[in-house]
Order: sequence, then C-alpha cells, then structure tokens
Amino acid sequence: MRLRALAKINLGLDVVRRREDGYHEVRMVMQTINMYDQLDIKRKKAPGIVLTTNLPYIPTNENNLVNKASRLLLEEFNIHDGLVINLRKFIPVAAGMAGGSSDAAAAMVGVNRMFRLGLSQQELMERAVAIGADVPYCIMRGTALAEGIGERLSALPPMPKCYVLIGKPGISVSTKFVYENLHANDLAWHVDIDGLVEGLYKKDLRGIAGKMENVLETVTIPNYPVIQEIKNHMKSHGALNAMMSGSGPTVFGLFDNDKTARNACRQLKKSRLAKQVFLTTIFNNGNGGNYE
Ligand SMILES: C[C@@](CO)(OP(=O)(O)O)[C@H](O)COP(=O)(O)OP(=O)(O)OC[C@H]1O[C@@H](n2ccc(N)nc2=O)[C@H](O)[C@@H]1O
Ligand SMILES: Nc1ncnc2c1ncn2[C@@H]1O[C@H](COP(=O)(O)OP(=O)(O)O)[C@@H](O)[C@H]1O
Repeated sequence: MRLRALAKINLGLDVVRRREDGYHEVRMVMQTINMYDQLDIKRKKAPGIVLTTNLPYIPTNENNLVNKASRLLLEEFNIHDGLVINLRKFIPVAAGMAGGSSDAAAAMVGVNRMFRLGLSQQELMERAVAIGADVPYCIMRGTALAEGIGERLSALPPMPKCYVLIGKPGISVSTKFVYENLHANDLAWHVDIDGLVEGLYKKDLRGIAGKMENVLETVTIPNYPVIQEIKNHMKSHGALNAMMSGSGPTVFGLFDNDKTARNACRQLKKSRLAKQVFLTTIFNNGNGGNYE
C-alpha cells in the first residue's frame, strides 16, 4: 500500500495564550501544498514495526512518528501482525512544514485501511492528537482554521490557486524553543486571522497575501536573521507576500504568475540564502481523501 503524506504551510499563525501545562492556544490558517513524502506499507506475520528511510539522520525506532502512529492503532485494536514501512522523505525535516506529523497521519490512514478497522476520518483525527498537535489537521487536509492547540479544526473555503516558493535555510529551529521564548501572555499585537478568513471567503488572493502574518517570527527572526533575508528576497522578486511557516525556519512566498515564480526560484537558488528551494502549488482536492 502506497500513500502520500502532504506538507502544510501556515497562511497565518497567532498565539492566543500560554496554558498552565506549557502548551499554547493558537489560531492558525492551515494550507496543504503539493509536496509530499511517500510511505510504502506492507503487512508481516511477525509482530513489530520495521521502518526504513532514505534519510540517515532521522530516527527509525519508536521515536519516528510513523512508528508511534502505527503502534497506537495496532495496540488499540489488539493486532498481532507487524508492519514493514519504507518512508521516502522529500519534505524538509524540522522545517515547520509538518513533515513528521503528515507521515504519522498517512500511517494512521494506511493502518486503518489495511486492517479494515472502519474508523471514520473524525475518529482517526481524535486519536491523532496524541501523536502531535498538527497530526489531526494532516489527516483532514485542505484549507482549515485550527484552534485549541491546533487540533480544533474548521474547514474553510479553498485557498485560490497560486504558486508557492519554499526556501529552507540550513539551520535548525526547535518548536519547543520558539514557543518557550514567545512570552505569549504579553504579546504587543495579534495576527488578523479573521481578516485572513474573510479573504478566503472572498477568494481574494491579494487580500489573503496582505493579511499573512506569523507571530512566531518575533522569536525566530531576531535569532536567525536569514529568515528575514529570504522573505525580503522573495518579495523583491515578485512574491505577493512571504512568511515563515509554523515554527520555521522555512519561508514561503506566494505568486500569482508562473513566470515570476520560476524566476524567483532561480534567483533564490543563486543567492544561497536557502539550502533547500522548491517551487510547488496549493493542494485543494477537498478535505481528507486522495491519499494515493
Ligand atoms: C508550530 C506549528 C504550527 O503549525 O507547527 P510546526 O512548526 O511544528 O510545523 C504547531 O503549532 C506545532 O505542532 P506540532 O509540531 O505537532 O507540535 P507538538 O509535537 O505537539 O509539540 C512540540 C512542542 O511545541 C510546543 N507547542 C506545540 C503546539 C502548541 N499548540 N503549543 C505548544 O507550546 C510544546 O512545547 C511542545 O512540546
Ligand atoms: N517521520 C518523520 N519525519 C521527519 N522527522 C521525524 C519523523 N518522525 C520523527 N521525527 C523527528 O521530529 C523532528 C521534527 O520533524 P518534522 O516533523 O520534520 O518537523 P516540523 O514539525 O517542524 O515540520 C525531527 O528532527 C526528527 O528527529
């Protein structure tokens, strides 16, 4: 069984408050993009999960989210068969693009199908939050408003079609570090998530781009100025706007024109500001489904 685990970007990211347990209440507009990892899942008679991957630097033991997510369902349903899973990573790792979360989501969808567990999308999403705050959204996919810690989801009108330029600088940023250094209860400003949502209802790409903001940049940009440099580079090469995705450090820019986007992509590669550069598009074939 082969599945695609799609990446996400955050079109807007606001933090409402820090909870007593250290987690943060957020309001985010999430968007799936056409960049994916590939999971091949096979059943085996002996118990246990054997995971292989094309990247030597990510864990293949129980610390891999694919492993955790599969185990969660196998244990709940008392399944004694095991799994052989090959994961081909294309989504940049530790990038703010929910790569690991999306792999976990695909694994849950795959196990549900393979063992005919009969769980609905909603039932999978309820279990998925135990793996990570972004995992329920990765099961749902499409354009969505995420609240709570990211697990309370409402579908939004699909994002208008556009080109998405992705630039990941060669640095690592820990999500935990970013949230801890935000001082969420004393923020001077908030992102206009309602304005962003209104832009989606109006199908107004420029209006949406004009409202894109990420409060987590207030932590990452002072620590890693290259993030601002990549944003500036994209904007000076015709992006409608550019922003950091999630907790970073990946920056994405939106373009309404194919030629401008391709040129900006070439120039960004030349600049060497970003270690990984990709040009892709918005994914919006309805929510959920389309896992092949
Ligand atoms: C920032 C966002 C935006 O989409 O994504 P990424 O940058 O990871 O893609 C998410 O809020 C990240 O979601 P996810 O990466 O699933 O988070 P988890 O694994 O559950 O948590 C990692 C760490 O982030 C912090 N965390 C996460 C989510 C949240 N709402 N509040 C938090 O404070 C906690 O310190 C937690 O220990
Ligand atoms: N399937 C997976 N793919 C990538 N990283 C994983 C996976 N499972 C666990 N990890 C660990 O999670 C960390 C964050 O990965 P990732 O999900 O790519 O980040 P982000 O949430 O910022 O998009 C990695 O450094 C890696 O050690």
